[in-house]
Amino acid sequence: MGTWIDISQRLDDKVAVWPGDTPFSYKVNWSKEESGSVNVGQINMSIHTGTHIDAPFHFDDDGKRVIDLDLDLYMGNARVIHLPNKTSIGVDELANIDLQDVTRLLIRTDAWKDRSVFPQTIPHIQPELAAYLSEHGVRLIGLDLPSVDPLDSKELSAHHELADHGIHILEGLVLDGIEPGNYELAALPLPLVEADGSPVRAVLKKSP
Ligand SMILES: N[C@@H](CC(=O)c1ccccc1NC=O)C(=O)O
Repeated sequence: MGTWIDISQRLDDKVAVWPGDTPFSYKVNWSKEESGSVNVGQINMSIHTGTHIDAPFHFDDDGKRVIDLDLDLYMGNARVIHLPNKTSIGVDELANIDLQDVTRLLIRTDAWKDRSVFPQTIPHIQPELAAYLSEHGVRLIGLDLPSVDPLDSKELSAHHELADHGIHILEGLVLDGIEPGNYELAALPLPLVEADGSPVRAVLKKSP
């Protein structure tokens, strides 16, 4: 039996946050001393901190919220591919990769080196890749980066094109040292009814 590999960022006050967004905090809000029985914690964080999924409502006021998302997207077979040293990722970068039977595609770029600092630039997904991926049956794209678009993008063309082609987004993975190949993935969002995304605990297990 293979073991599950944690591909999630740790959540503590060292985790990098989108510039200007809510810092991560955890505190014991009601201590054992006060309550007489238990420590009761409270977290305060942006949904877009650490390893998380984006719901379409993040970039589309009429888009689906987390509770509306199909859980099958976030559990099942996944392919990890390694594309280091790219400025962007499009059809050309994937030309040599066989995507047959790939529903969940995780791209290891290695571009976010120090995860305690928010990156200055990242390789972005070319919006044209969305149609290509959907033709091959991909329904989920995951990256070791905080966004699929350039960090200064306001149009978020890749987010929109992916959503328009039924492809969902998983961001902020930790894929350091993960060999390309076939895995089982679990990265379930919380049952947040109104939210634009959710933190996830993402794990991989090598497929036989
Ligand atoms: N769209 C980006 C996130 C994003 O744009 C963002 C996330 C948190 C706080 C601010 C953000 N964007 C613009 O100010 C993404 O989820 O890939």
